Amino acid sequence: MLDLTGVTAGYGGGTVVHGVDLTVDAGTVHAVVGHNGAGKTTLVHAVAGLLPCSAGSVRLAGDDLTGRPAHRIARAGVGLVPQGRRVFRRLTVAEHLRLAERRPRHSVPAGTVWTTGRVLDLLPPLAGRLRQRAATLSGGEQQMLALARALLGSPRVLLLDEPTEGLSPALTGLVQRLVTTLAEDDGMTVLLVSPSPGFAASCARTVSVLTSGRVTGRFGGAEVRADPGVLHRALDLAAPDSGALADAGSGADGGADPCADGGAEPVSDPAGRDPRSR
Ligand SMILES: Nc1ncnc2c1ncn2[C@@H]1O[C@H](COP(=O)(O)OP(=O)(O)OP(=O)(O)O)[C@@H](O)[C@H]1O
Repeated sequence: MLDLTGVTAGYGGGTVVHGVDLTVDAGTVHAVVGHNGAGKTTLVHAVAGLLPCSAGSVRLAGDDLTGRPAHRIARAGVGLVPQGRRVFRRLTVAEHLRLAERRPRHSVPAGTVWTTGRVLDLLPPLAGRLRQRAATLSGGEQQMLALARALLGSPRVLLLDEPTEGLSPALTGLVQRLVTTLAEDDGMTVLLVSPSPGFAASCARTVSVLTSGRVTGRFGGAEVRADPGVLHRALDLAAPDSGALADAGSGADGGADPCADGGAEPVSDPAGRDPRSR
């Protein structure tokens, strides 16, 4: 579904991402893990058209998106949940949803358009906070709002940039289940980047390791779930403890978000399933 071939990108003439090849099959999750500064966000921005590719190509279902401006890539069906969520602090949840809901320009099978009602069914905590300003939401709720906004474009591919940054282990688990639900039940194609091997292992079918802008390892989800140490070794990290998957993904830079989880009510499990049982 999403094919990156030799994607190369950077800033001001300097190259940060070097010749990345990567495929995300339809209805699956591909996670890219790497240390801070490895080039994860740069890669996501190159796919979304926020940064030009200096070489290589990005194809969506065979359609070459390379060189198109970001708004046209979005219209082709690429949704982005950016790092840091980027919600509008003064707007309410309802206002965010109203602004984001739109008829997709790309072809979407009948009955699969994401409406506000469908999004709120997936993310029930937002339904109780429609009149609340985004600034007053917890970190987890802001992450859900950012996800809701992206879904309302009915994307064919969802790009998630560090979706568990600053979240508690419980909310990280919720994000993990949401990602799994979207791929398995809704057929969403997901490319996510994260510094957390545990989070990546918990929900991806394929995990690529990005080191200094280059893919230096690729593993199957079953393989990394069977031996969580595989990714840690690939990243030169200390071996995970036995609870590594359970508290997956608070992120190497977690805790920096002043909104994180403050005042949040417990959130429901949208899927009620343990993705590790797959
Ligand atoms: N706008 C920019 N201008 C110049 N250099 C940049 C810019 N954004 C990022 N970089 C550099 O590109 C490199 C990769 O940054 P990037 O944000 O892609 O890494 P990352 O893997 O997403 O890191 P993190 O996990 O900390 O978000 C870093 O050296 C960073 O300083």
